[in-house]
Amino acid sequence: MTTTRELRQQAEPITMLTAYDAHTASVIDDCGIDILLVGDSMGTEALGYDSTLPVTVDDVERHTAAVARGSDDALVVADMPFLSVGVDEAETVRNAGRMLKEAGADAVKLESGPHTVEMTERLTQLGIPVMAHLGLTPQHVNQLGGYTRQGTTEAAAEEILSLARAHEDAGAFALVVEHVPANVAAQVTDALDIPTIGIGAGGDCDGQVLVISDVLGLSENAPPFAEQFGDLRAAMADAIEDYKAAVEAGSFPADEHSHIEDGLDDLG
Ligand SMILES: Nc1nc(=O)c2c([nH]1)NC[C@@H]1CN(c3ccc(C(=O)N[C@@H](CCC(=O)O)C(=O)O)cc3)CN21
Ligand SMILES: CC(C)C(=O)C(=O)O
Ligand SMILES: [Mg+2]
Repeated sequence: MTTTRELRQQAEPITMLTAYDAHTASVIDDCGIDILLVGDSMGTEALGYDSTLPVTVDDVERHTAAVARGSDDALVVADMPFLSVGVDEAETVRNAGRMLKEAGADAVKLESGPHTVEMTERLTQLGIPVMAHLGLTPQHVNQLGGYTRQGTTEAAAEEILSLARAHEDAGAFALVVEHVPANVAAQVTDALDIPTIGIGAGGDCDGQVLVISDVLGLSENAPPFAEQFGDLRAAMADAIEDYKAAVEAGSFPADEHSHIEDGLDDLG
């Protein structure tokens, strides 16, 4: 298994993708992706909500356990959902601890801010590795007024840089930087020893992350910074239409899918 320490020493960019279920985790893991993030993006991508806000600790725990069971090598990171951390220290530790103790995660990710510096230090001291997350933090959508680019003024960019340093000092092992100008992400990357993992943050981070349904071409509303590397929606529709047509035409099930038991032809 990849460890959080090995990540820092890797020469090639770090690769990270989200996964919410065991089959997908197993395919991603077999492809040699370094980190599986059980994102709270499961809210929109697996659970049918309009945002990530309704996702619960139980949801993330259950999906993290599925991803951990489905993968062998990748580091599994559980994304702590809205209001599950930062409200109260004991509750934060309990919620984050469940991901490692019950679900088999290797680390947790917290959407970071001034309120998560102490919490990051506490969790790290207790043996729970923390991935920080700055820039666009979608759990703040109600204050941001949309999923807009962050760090676009000097003051905002300085704030991200200073919070990045504070989370590194607090013990975070990596930092996700989301939807910020590439030159801001590059300076954050230069300023830190821990790896940065960008999403919509340009090519100068130490690694990249995307949401798996965007990569596969399964989502209906991928963000502008995502690249659709496949067309899984079309591939799924082809298979499903073929199945429907075969059932309607009577060609499925065929003899090879059926079994006749001798002596059972005169029931009733
Ligand atoms: N499928 C998926 N992919 C993601 O990358 C993702 C999620 N879901 N859910 C959680 C967050 C939300 N993210 C998003 C979602 C939308 C935009 C987006 O469309 N931004 C536009 C419009 C901003 C606005 O005015 O509201 C932009 O130009 O920045 C960006 C990031 C990234 N994360
Ligand atoms: C986009 C990534 C970083 C995330 O937080 C998620 O998928 O929930
Ligand atoms: Mg998330």
